Amino acid sequence: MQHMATFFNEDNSYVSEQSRHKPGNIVLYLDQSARVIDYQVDPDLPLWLPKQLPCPISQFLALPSHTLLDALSQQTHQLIDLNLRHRDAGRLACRGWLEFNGLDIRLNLLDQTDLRKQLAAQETRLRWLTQSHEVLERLLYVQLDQLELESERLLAEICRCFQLPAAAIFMQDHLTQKLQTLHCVARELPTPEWFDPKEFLRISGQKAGVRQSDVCFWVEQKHPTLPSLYMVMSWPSTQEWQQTLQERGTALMNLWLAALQQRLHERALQESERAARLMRDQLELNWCEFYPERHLFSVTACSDDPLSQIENPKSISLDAWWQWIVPSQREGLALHWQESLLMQAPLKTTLSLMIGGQQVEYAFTLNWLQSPQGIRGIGCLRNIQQEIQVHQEAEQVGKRMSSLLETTPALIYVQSYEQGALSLSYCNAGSDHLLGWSEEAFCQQGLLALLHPEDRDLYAQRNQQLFQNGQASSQLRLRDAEGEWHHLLDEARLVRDPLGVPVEVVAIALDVTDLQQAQASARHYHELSIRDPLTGVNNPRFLQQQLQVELARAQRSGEVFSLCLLDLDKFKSVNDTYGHLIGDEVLVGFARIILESLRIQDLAFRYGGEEFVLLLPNTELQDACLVAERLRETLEETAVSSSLPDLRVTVSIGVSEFRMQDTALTLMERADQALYAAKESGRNQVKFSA
Ligand SMILES: Nc1nc2c(ncn2[C@@H]2O[C@H](COP(=O)(O)OP(=O)(O)OP(=O)(O)O)[C@@H](O)[C@H]2O)c(=O)[nH]1
Repeated sequence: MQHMATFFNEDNSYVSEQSRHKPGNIVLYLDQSARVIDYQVDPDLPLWLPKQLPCPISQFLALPSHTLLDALSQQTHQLIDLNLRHRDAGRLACRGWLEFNGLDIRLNLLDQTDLRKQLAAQETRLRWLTQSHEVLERLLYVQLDQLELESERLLAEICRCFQLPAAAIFMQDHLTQKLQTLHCVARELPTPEWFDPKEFLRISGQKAGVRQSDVCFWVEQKHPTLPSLYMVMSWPSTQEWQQTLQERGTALMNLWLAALQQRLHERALQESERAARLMRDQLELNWCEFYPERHLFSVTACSDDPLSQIENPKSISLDAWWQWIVPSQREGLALHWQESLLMQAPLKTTLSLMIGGQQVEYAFTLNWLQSPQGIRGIGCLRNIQQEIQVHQEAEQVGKRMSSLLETTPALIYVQSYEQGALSLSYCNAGSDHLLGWSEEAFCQQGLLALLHPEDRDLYAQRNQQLFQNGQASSQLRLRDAEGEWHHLLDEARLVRDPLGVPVEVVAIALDVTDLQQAQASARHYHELSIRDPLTGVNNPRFLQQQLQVELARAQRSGEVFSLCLLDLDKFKSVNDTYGHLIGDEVLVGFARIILESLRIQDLAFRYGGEEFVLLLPNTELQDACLVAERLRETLEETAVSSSLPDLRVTVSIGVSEFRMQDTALTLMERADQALYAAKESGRNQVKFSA
């Protein structure tokens, strides 16, 4: 019998003659009646073999094969799947090639029983995976944000339940497309920062006995906001895996859900605790709870409060809490406390606590609540340390201010501004010191009633200025309790509220009556010292002063000025004819004419007897002569004595103009020379010194 030299490998490729005896190979030789006339079989295969040959092919088969019968009758080469009889009533799943060569028929087969089993297992596994995928996907979608919290426990549980070597959850970054390990639980496996699925399987395979062909389970989660999430689980293929999954899968999912819910609950609690802390901190409040039955007092302090320094403030005994209170307050507080607890009435008090060696003040309130756990006090410890300090400082400032207000020699008053009108609302003792009015009497009467009638306009101006500029200075006269007028120097400020609306006027007034009088008498004495008592024009002493001033100014600025020397003509005869009194009247009348005819900057002096001097600043000789001439003419035509209206007098005038090298004397001398010339020339005329 000739044996053909072609055999198959398990992937149906031909193999060489030499390798035909490889494990699992079966070769059956048939005749035209489909009887097996010979065979070659791997001795390790548990194949049923006939005792006598030839025997019908049907005896080799565990199940009838129509394909084989058709192929034999039609004599067609083809690939055939057959179930051969197992030695122990089972069957061997074989795949092989049917070949016809003349009268020889050969069937080359390969036992694929294990491979088939594997394929079937894979199919079932994949079916389950599809279902699990859906379950997990739903679960992951709902709880995606919570996944991280529980994933480690979940993965550990997955590994335990399914006896897996490794399980991991990954997230895919949309930008880099890389997978980032969220969590990886695997026996002794490193957790790579970035995950390469193949690498993961390779490593996990090495470390935990997973083969590349093992099932790898992916759950891809497309979340609208988060990056894609993957879950990969791998496990060795075992006979029991499906059963294990079915039994434990649901329980596992429930477990995970429950864990997540628990976690959610805890997180909600944490969140509310955080929110409460935030609120406490913002309100700067410390909360406390008191459990009388458990003899417990707990404090939850805001972050900045000294109370937060106390270690473990959540669980202190009432006795420990009591030690914080300064000893002097304990007895009183204990009484209050008991009473409040008995009556279940709120307790409100201030407390001084010793914290870190320092005394800190608190406003303390405690309210009582009935709860299923018994009665409970809920309270608040508000730190009032700063408030007390501010209060104390304000009190001190207040004391200082009021003592200042009482002792100051000034009148300080406040006018409220309401409905467009100012009314006195406060004054200090200055009303009494300065004006003899009691504070009440002063405020009742008001400023306007006490104001000097002539100062009403000034007061209106002061108010106008106040509302325009926010401040005003004025000098007003106010009537005192005895009817005397006092000059008050008044400095007022307008006070506006934060919106800019005027609220009140605060003013301080000093009595300057004495100063006024002193100024008036000083003015009077000054007048006396520079005036000629008869005529009212300036005296010779003032002439000497002013001449020096003018000379200095002219020499400094180069600006000229002129001087006129006036002498009444034949005044002696006036005296002699009408008497000295008429002579005086003439002098007074002449002085009046001079004053009326001069400019504001010109100065007139009585130089002696019937002689007068005019000092004309910024006036050249020519203009000075015109002034003198006009004066001369006016005098000639004007009655100078009221007693003798027809009496006329004349005047001779000498004029000189400033020269750079002049002294008072030289200037006067030149004017005198000119006057002399005027007299000499017949009087009643003006002459100047060239
Ligand atoms: N009534 C009065 N006469 C005075 C005053 N001071 C001086 N006299 C007089 O004025 C006169 C000046 O006269 P005289 O100096 O001689 O010059 P006159 O008579 O004016 O003649 P001429 O200057 O040359 O025009 C004297 O009789 C003085 O007594 C005064 O204050 N009052």
